[in-house]
Amino acid sequence: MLFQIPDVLSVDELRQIHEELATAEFVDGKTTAGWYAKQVKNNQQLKRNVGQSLESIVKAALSRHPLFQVAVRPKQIHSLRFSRYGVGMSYGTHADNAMMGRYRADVSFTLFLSESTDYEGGELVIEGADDEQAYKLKAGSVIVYPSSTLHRVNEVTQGQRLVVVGWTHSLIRDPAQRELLFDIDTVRRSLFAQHGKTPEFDLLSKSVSNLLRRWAE
Ligand SMILES: O=C(O)CCC(=O)C(=O)O
Ligand SMILES: [Fe+2]
Repeated sequence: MLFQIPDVLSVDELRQIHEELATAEFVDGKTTAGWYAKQVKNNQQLKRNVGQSLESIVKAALSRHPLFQVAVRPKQIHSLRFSRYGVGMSYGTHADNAMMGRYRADVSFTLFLSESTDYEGGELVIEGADDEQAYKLKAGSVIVYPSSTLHRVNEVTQGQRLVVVGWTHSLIRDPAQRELLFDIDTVRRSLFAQHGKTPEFDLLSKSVSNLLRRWAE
């Protein structure tokens, strides 16, 4: 499942992140790339352990969002990287590593920190079997996509692209099961909003709980 959440960060949170990143030390992004991704990764990343408080802001913002909760079912949001692309930088086609330390990467996200008008190029391109889609979101908005896709970041030709990328280990490993749960839960919530706690709502709630009991790991 691929989806966007506009304005997942508040204006204040975005400002705080920009303030801290303005003076922070960035290092070559190749240090955290897998052996083949190193060949195509040309960007900079915030030095490890520097951005703990910024990471907390991002994790909390995603965690509190109902769509992220229901669509992703996060067990752990992990491996956040504040990444910077100056002119000439890009990240060529790759799939994300399946494991990052002890966590699985099921679902990837890119949270855009720069305004899209602040740079040229720098689109996140998600490649399908016979087509591809380019994304360049406004600052504070996030795109969430399966970690299993091939994707790339086009070269920045002007300005600077700041993003935070990260991964989620989902309680539900299988994307098809995750989607079934999402659909049923969405209908359940909509029924509740329209008619309150009806017997139909109770049955759907029971199904969501029982499917989670079968599938969650
Ligand atoms: O910067 C982005 O939008 C994506 C970066 C990426 O694909 C990665 O870090 O694995
Ligand atoms: Fe990636």
